Amino acid sequence: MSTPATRAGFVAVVGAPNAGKSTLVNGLVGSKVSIVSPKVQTTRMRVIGIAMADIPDKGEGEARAQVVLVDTPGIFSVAKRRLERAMVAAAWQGADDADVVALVVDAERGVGAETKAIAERLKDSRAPRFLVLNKIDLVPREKLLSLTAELNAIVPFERTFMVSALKADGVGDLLAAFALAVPAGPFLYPEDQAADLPLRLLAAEVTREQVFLQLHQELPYEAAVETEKWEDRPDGSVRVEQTIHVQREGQRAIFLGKGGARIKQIGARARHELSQMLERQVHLFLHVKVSERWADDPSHYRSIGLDFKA
Ligand SMILES: Nc1nc2c(ncn2[C@@H]2O[C@H](COP(=O)(O)OP(=O)(O)OP(=O)(O)O)[C@@H](O)[C@H]2O)c(=O)[nH]1
Repeated sequence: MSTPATRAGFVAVVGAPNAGKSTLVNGLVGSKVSIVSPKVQTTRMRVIGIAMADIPDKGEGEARAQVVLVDTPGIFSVAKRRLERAMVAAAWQGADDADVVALVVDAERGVGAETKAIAERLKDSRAPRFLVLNKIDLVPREKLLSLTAELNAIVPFERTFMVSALKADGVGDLLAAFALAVPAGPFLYPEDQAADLPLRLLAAEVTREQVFLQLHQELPYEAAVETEKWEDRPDGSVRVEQTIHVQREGQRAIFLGKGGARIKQIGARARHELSQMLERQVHLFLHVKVSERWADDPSHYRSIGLDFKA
């Protein structure tokens, strides 16, 4: 028996805010990876989902594919600081370097200014373009056909998929198509990490959201959250250690609050949120560290999920 062949590659998931990208990524991966929220533009950092798929292969047994999904929030942000500029650039670079670019469109909303702008930008992308019309549970079929024509008139798409990410309708077919579209080759991430990495990023994102909710008047964009340790315990719980990197001692004091009250509250809410998402007990430990140049050092971007290619 021959060893099963493997395929692996990157799929950049782009689309206007609220198109359903996070819901789709979660559906493809089969677990809750990124934060799904009705709020516009909740995710500031890149969230990676890794979907594994089996491909029936004629004659030679099965092939397995690792589809690394790159969510690209930040395409629309106004970038002033270096880290923010890096994020916008990384978002577009994700689209340009990927093996496939999937444009997700909210079929109910149709082609808004943002979707149009992205489609225009995709003219320059060398990667094959897939059009994913999402939320088909909300619209009649004729509308889907005219929408397909409208978008293909802006930029031609190699394939069009009609899905409901929410109802998991058509998501399996889309994953199978991604699996065949990524090149033959070894997996990009070890399978054990494939499971862990998005969770580490998720955990960092949950804490960052709490920081944002509780300190947004004061300094959220100055801080970055990094999950440094992720340890699955035999009793089913998980121990998570995170560092909140701030730039100045004064900011550290704000984070800590009187007698550490603030950081405790951030930690308690993040732990609660994370426990609910993971459906398991979470022990969360937060450290606040002054890392003055942290945000300017690109070698750190990878650890918060910005740089997905080694
Ligand atoms: N009816 C319906 N609603 C959907 C579908 N997919 C996503 N939604 C909803 O659309 C809203 C936005 O979905 P998200 O997955 O957060 O969208 P997003 O593109 O990741 O949004 P940003 O993070 O803001 O860029 C949520 O309320 C989802 O529940 C779908 O197939 N059908």
